[in-house]
Formats: sequence, C-alpha cells, structure tokens
Amino acid sequence: MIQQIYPTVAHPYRYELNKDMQFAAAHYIPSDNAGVCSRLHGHTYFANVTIAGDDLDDTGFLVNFSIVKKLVHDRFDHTSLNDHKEWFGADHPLRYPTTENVARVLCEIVQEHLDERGKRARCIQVLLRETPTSYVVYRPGIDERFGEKAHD
Ligand SMILES: Nc1nc2c(c(=O)[nH]1)N=C([C@H](O)[C@H](O)COP(=O)(O)OP(=O)(O)OP(=O)(O)O)CN2
Ligand SMILES: [Zn+2]
Repeated sequence: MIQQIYPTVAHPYRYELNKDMQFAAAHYIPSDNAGVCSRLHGHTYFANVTIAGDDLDDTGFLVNFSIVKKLVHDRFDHTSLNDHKEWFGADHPLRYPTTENVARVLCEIVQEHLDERGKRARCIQVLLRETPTSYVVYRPGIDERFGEKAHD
C-alpha cells in the first residue's frame, strides 16, 4: 500500500474513520482534449475515504471498514470504469471517469450507504490517487459534509 500524507479536514464530529484501498481499473476519457488519456488504459487507483460521525452502532463501529471496502474496491476492482453506466458516460463532462469525477462518485456511493444506515455519519473527504504523480481530493459542499451541523 502506498504511504500517503493525508490532507486533513476540520469537522465538528467526535469520530473520524479512514479507509485506504487500492483497486485496479481501466478507463478512458471520452474527450479529444484528453490526449492519450482518451485511449483505453489502466491504473492502480489508491483511495482514502474519510467518514465522520458522532454515533456508533451496536458493534461499536462508526461504519464497518469492510463495508467501505465492499462499496469501493469490490465494485470497481478489475473493471472498466466507463462500463459503470450508472455513474460514468460520454454524455456530460461530469460523467467522464476523470479522477475528479471518480473521487466525487466514490463519496456519493459511500454517503448513500451511510444515509441508509441512519446514523447521520458523513463522508467528508475522498482522496483518489490515479498515478504516482496525480491525485485529487474531493470534499462535498459544507451543507452536504456537515448536514444539520453545518451551521452550529
Ligand atoms: N485534471 C485531470 N487531468 C488529467 C486526468 C484527470 O483525471 N484529471 N487524467 C489524465 C489521464 O487519465 C492520465 O492517466 C493521468 O495523467 P498524468 O498524471 O498526466 O499521467 P503521467 O503518468 O503521464 O504523469 P507524469 O507525471 O507526466 O509522468 C490526464 N490528465
Ligand atoms: Zn487514466
């Protein structure tokens, strides 16, 4: 696993959980402006997902680390990102599988799961490294990040 210096995000929650994952995936950026990246190629992506919240479940978990791995690694590992039509496509730049968009999609997928659990935990940051020299940090807007705590 890559040793990574993580950017921190200030938040009002008691607990903060981080899950590191790697997944191998192919993609292409469906735009002529993307140069060689418009051709199918692959990366070993490194993702760090940060979740924060105040309430633990009956197991003493904010959320089970292995569930986060299932949501991200198990869904995308050894796949082509462009094939995941629910999230990615050629019809709009926000749906191209760029590092920026993939980072946001990972955050949205994790947040959807957290919403289903009903413990008010938030996915507050996703760091996604595409190559040894390129990564993106995605943080939702303050209202999405902190929910009802945004204006405390
Ligand atoms: N803002 C973005 N720029 C680029 C993205 C992206 O998702 N967001 N993606 C690519 C390509 O997909 C490519 O795989 C990664 O590009 P790059 O960092 O340029 O890759 P290199 O390994 O060639 O980097 P060097 O540091 O020059 O070795 C391109 N741009
Ligand atoms: Zn790429």
